Amino acid sequence: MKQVRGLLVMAYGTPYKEEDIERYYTHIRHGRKPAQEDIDDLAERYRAIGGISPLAKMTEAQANALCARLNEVQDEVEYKVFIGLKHIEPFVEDAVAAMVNEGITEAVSIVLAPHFSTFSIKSYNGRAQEEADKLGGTLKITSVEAWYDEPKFIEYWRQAVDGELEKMSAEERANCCLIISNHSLPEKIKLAGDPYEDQLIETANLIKAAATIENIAVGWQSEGKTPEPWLGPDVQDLTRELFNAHGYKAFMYAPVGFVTEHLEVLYDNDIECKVVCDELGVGYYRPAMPNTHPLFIDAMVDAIHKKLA
Ligand SMILES: CC1=C(CCC(=O)O)c2cc3nc(cc4[nH]c(cc5[nH]c(cc1n2)c(C)c5CCC(=O)O)c(CCC(=O)O)c4C)C(CCC(=O)O)=C3C
Ligand SMILES: [Fe+2]
Repeated sequence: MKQVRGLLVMAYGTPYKEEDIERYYTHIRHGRKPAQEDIDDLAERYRAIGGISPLAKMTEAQANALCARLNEVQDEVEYKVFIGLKHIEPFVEDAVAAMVNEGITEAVSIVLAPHFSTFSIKSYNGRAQEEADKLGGTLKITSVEAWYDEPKFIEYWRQAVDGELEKMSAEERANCCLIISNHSLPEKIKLAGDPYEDQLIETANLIKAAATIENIAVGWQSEGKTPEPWLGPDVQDLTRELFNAHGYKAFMYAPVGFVTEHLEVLYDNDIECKVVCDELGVGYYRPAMPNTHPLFIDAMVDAIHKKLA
């Protein structure tokens, strides 16, 4: 019988129903209950995208697709998938405990976020490792770190951007700008040498080298509500600045730090950025997110194989 290797797929997590919003938001805030006003505001944003986020179902679909593909392309081990979430059950720790309980002794972990930051990939992998140690150290986890530069990931976005260009009028196509973005983080991450910002810029450069679109800008979105400075420019401000400077007729948004159509994309891009484009009288375009696209799943397979090689 083939040895079982755990596949720990980690993601942010989302409320499963409206009543989960408060505890989920409280967890994001490290246990500090948010002001009622902020809870209501978040609930309103989920309502605006149709009630709840597609993220939970898509995380499961991505994890299952990745596991199926890993079992298809190799014959040495049998991968078994476990989902571990950052801010709602099943938590990262629950997934690690489930693997240990099943007697699994080796696992590989990957985060459904392509760019490394102490706030994201490092914290997911750290939590998994810590739980494995706490449970006796019988489970060895090999963790994929950043995978933003995987060729198939870049190829996914090249195709997605090219496909979106075809939807534009000739005038828009000749005067459009692609805004490549990621979730903003507090600027202080840079003091500790975090590669997060550079990795987004590199992603943009890789897409630029592959794509036919010429005007490409890098921005940040979805920043938190704290007084400290966050990485900028914000994509909405950037849209206005670029319009004022160049008179573009259309903007295309590629939030490449995300991999699913979830709240940050459906609200922060498709509602908030679109409002700005409508106000400026220019076209708004946003390619489909990777979801379970074969190129995207294969990019993660490649990242896992490189890590284990
Ligand atoms: C780096 C990063 C990623 C990308 C990497 C990764 O995926 O790990 C990410 C993704 C996501 N963030 C998400 C949701 C939220 N993030 C919040 C707040 C925050 N995120 C932060 C960071 C990140 N977040 C930070 C530093 C805060 C401020 C915390 C504070 O207040 O100190 C809040 C609170 C309200 C608000 O600020 O909007 C919500 C609701 C969803 C789920 C969407 C859905 O449900 O569809 C997803 C995929
Ligand atoms: Fe977030």
